[in-house]
Amino acid sequence: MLEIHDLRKVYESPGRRVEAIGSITLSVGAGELVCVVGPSGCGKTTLLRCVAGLLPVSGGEVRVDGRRVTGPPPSMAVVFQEYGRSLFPWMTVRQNVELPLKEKRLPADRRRDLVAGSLRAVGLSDAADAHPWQLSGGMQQRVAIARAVAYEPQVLLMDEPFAAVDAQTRADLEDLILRLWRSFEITTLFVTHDIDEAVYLGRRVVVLSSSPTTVMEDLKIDLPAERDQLTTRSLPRFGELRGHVYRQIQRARGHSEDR
Ligand SMILES: Nc1ncnc2c1ncn2[C@@H]1O[C@H](COP(=O)(O)OP(=O)(O)OP(=O)(O)O)[C@@H](O)[C@H]1O
Repeated sequence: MLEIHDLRKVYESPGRRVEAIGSITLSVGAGELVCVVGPSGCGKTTLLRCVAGLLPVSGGEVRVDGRRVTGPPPSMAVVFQEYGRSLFPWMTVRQNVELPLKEKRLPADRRRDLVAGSLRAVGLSDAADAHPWQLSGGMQQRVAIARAVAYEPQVLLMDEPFAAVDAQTRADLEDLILRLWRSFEITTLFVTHDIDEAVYLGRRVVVLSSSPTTVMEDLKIDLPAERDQLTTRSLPRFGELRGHVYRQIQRARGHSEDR
């Protein structure tokens, strides 16, 4: 569904050249949930923005369902970390969720069904007429997730979506993502700096090196498919996988410090 082939990205401005992404090749199959982790500043956000067609690539290509990405593809939805900036404060929750569906030119009754279904799925039916600023941070991020799900994307991109919420809300949102992912079978690429979160959510975890970034490892997460915050995180295998990814990231950081 999503193919990233030899993707390269260099930021160039007068007097400054940053080779953010050396070369990344990776693919995500239909209905798969893949997490991407890497040391700070390794280019995770850059990768996601290139994949979303929000940044021009310097080389290589991204394909969604075989079609080359040259700008934001209509089949993709993105959830960013800064939910505060991604929702329109003057619109209600319902209007925020509905907006991209209007841009997709869906008929009114279909829009109504999708908005109601996605707000129900994230447990926010009662907040449909509230404005984002009347909601907690976790609820606002659920609105952003509902908006992405209502859009029925072929590919969902998430850029550290839970970095700004407290630990308990974060655990709830992680489980929400797993539930939605199971019921809607959306192909998902999830970027996080949190190793535990990556191992808990991902069916695969892709570990990136430091800039100029490449894929250090593409690790299959062989934990039971049914995941639960308490049971899964207490499995010895969870600890082994987390330790392995942690060591890989330390190794990546060590390399960059040697340079
Ligand atoms: N607009 C830009 N212009 C120039 N350089 C940039 C720009 N955006 C990012 N960079 C550089 O590209 C590299 C990768 O940045 P990016 O934000 O993608 O990393 P990240 O892995 O998402 O970081 P973090 O984990 O800290 O969120 C960094 O060296 C950064 O300074």
